[in-house]
Amino acid sequence: MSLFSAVEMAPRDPILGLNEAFNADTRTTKVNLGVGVYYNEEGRIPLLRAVAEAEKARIEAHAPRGYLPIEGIAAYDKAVQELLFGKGAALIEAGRVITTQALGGTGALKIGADFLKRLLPDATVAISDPSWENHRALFESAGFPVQNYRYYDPFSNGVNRGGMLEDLRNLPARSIVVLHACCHNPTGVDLQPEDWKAVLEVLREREHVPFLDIAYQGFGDGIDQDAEAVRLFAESGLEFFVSSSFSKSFSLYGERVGALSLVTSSREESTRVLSQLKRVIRTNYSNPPTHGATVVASVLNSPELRAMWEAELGEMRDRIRSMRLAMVEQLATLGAKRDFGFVAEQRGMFSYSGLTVEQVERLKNEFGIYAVGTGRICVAALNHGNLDSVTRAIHAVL
Ligand SMILES: Cc1ncc(COP(=O)(O)O)c(C=O)c1O
Repeated sequence: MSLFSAVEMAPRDPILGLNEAFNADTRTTKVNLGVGVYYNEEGRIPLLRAVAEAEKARIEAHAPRGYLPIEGIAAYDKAVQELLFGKGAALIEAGRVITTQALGGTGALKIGADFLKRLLPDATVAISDPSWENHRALFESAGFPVQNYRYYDPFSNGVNRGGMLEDLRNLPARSIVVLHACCHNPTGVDLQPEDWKAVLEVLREREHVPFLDIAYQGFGDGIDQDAEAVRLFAESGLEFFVSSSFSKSFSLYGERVGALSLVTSSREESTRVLSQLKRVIRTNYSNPPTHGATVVASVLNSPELRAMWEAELGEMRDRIRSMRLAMVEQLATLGAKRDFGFVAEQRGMFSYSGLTVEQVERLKNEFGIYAVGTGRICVAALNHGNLDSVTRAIHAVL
């Protein structure tokens, strides 16, 4: 018997599988609204000017791509902390934050999950219902049981605040609670500051461990505004985890640039925690790659490049917002009933359309429009060239 004869076919990744089907589709009118990627008005993944400038400078300086410390580049870590917590934040000054470069936001979640498994081997992990598909898979593969807490309310197209708080209260004490800090994926529906305060109270009461995931900072209302939840947590005095990503905000998907930040109780605790995190990293991939993080650090630490990046990020945010508004308006003009999930208030790259699996299937088969089976639509893939055909197709299947 061959070693692999009993290996079963793994289920297709819902999003990567969709991409394969999209690529194989020969219709010229096809549109991919499935993948979570920002496309510009020309339908291309942009190369940000700030990134191009930083890469050029790096090549001209013949900067080596040699060996670096396991946890990454100090200038990068500092820049990440300032984006998350604000420049000069008290907990940065107090040495309560440690940041390690990670392989994208996914890598940050994975290092965090592996470290948590050593700290709290018997804990339960709770994720929002619904959530980014990989949250469940990541924490399960780190060995945790994963539950959902109520989050999205399809009737109000908002957050089920009461249900969420009740579910968080009912989790076993010291559970790990994964929270989308902004631009919730897939719904585009976020908590308001007063909701975050109520959530914080429950987390404190139940001694849960918050794990904030922020993969779209800057795509909601702005860089600082989108970090509001992270900063509320920072003020609360709690210990918590943050995974962050530059894949979208720097359009650097392939470079895998992200970070894991941990807030501890003291500088002394931070030193011990960092030493353990380095072990987790060392036994996974030894050291992180250097190019993408160096580029990000150069941009964030140069006033000119930073201003350029902020302007470009603002343009991406505004473009998505205007496409979402245009879609909402066009659907209303077509006479679509307002009992589905596109609303102007959604933030970030996604809308939770409320389309059923059958409707999503029809969109694909009849119109060559690809969306995730759950109804998640990537609004950032819309442009003036495809908006009309997409809204007409959605209206047709509704
Ligand atoms: C909520 C959320 N967290 C994390 C990630 C992972 O980001 P990265 O592509 O940097 O691994 C994503 C990407 O889709 C996401 O949507």
